[in-house]
Amino acid sequence: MDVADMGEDLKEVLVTEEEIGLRLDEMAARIDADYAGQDLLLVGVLKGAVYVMADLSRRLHRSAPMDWMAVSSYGSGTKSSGVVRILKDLDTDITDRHVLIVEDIIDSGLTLSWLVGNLSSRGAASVEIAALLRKPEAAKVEVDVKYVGFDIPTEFVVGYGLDYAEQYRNLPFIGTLRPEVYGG
Ligand SMILES: O=P(O)(O)OC[C@H]1O[C@H](OP(=O)(O)OP(=O)(O)O)[C@H](O)[C@@H]1O
Ligand code: HPA
Ligand SMILES: [Mg+2]
Repeated sequence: MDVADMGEDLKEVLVTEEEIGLRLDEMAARIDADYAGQDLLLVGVLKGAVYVMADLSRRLHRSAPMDWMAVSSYGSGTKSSGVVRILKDLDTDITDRHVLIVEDIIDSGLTLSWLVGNLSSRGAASVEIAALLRKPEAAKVEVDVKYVGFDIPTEFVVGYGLDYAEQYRNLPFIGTLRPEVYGG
């Protein structure tokens, strides 16, 4: 896809690159304070969380190992199937570890509610969530999120890791697509 096409497909920018950076500064400062003196393992959820993980983790004033899981509930569409599949599991044993799941978005909440249950059942000392975006009105299950970047409306968003059919992840901001793009 051409960069020009990417621009033409956009409806509006919801969160700018600068706003994301400032918010991540605040979230990182809180994480630093909350986990001071504790072991901390960051668990990123592929693929959407790669940008949040990279930009949040390098704002921490401590060393924090990271591991990754890949789960998929969306496939190539704009609706969660509700069925979460593990595509790649952790490399790390998380028994007695303080785990912070790093995510791009909580939409229906189905992915994270399943993931928190899955990781807790492995004997982690604690399991918390840091998510850049949350759609409060789209929640199908309540998820207890310790660190949230922005609450956004119930609209399909792309950019900063978020895709539509694998496109647009590399936009540096969060935007919405024109309905024609996904046949809406
Ligand atoms: O709250 P939910 O409704 O469950 O939606 C949130 C999840 O959906 C997206 O992942 P996706 O399955 O699209 O995989 P991806 O990160 O590889 O795009 C997103 O990255 C979250 O993991
Ligand atoms: O709004 C969204 N955009 C992209 N991927 C997603 N996965 C859940 N919600 C979204
Ligand atoms: Mg996706």
